[in-house]
Amino acid sequence: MGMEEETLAADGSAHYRLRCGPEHEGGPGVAHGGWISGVFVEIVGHLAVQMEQLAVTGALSVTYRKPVPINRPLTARAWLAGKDGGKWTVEGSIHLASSGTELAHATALLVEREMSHYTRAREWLGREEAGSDGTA
Ligand SMILES: CCCCCCCC(=O)SCCNC(=O)CCNC(=O)[C@H](O)C(C)(C)COP(=O)(O)OP(=O)(O)OC[C@H]1O[C@@H](n2cnc3c(N)ncnc32)[C@H](O)[C@@H]1OP(=O)(O)O
Repeated sequence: MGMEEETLAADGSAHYRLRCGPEHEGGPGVAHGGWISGVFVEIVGHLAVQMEQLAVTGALSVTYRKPVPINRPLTARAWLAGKDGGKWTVEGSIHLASSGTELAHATALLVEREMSHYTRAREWLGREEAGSDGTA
């Protein structure tokens, strides 16, 4: 996703240096919105990994404030904004490194899971495909 460096702050937030390569260009000179959302999924998910908790993204809301330039130094950060049982609210932001201006912001809901999440997903897929007559 173009991450170049990751630093963990004492308050638990994660800070990144990154840049968007030309392969993720969505318009002349600017990043595709899917790349921006992908960066957020990565950094909010990684925050849970750093806290040694498996969690998956249940919802992600992205506000695209300014076009994100390709081939420019960017910074990003992710931080825990709240916790309600096994549900975490994690926020993230992407900034132009030179000015610090926020270009995009995200709020994500992470849901804690056990490793059995992936076994259940495979089992669910098996049932789903077994029930399909292939005409869908
Ligand atoms: C190493 C780098 C890190 C990279 C990290 C990458 C992370 C990812 O990409 S994850 C991939 C994308 N996400 C997924 O594939 C998840 C797919 N979805 C799922 O598996 C399920 O819908 C899942 C687990 C999110 C929720 O399943 P569900 O059966 O609802 O879980 P459940 O335990 O019943 O719900 C937990 C709580 O979350 C709430 N919740 C779940 N989804 C949502 C949602 N979208 N919005 C609001 N609330 C939600 C439920 O209402 C419930 O609330 P409460 O405890 O108050 O009743």
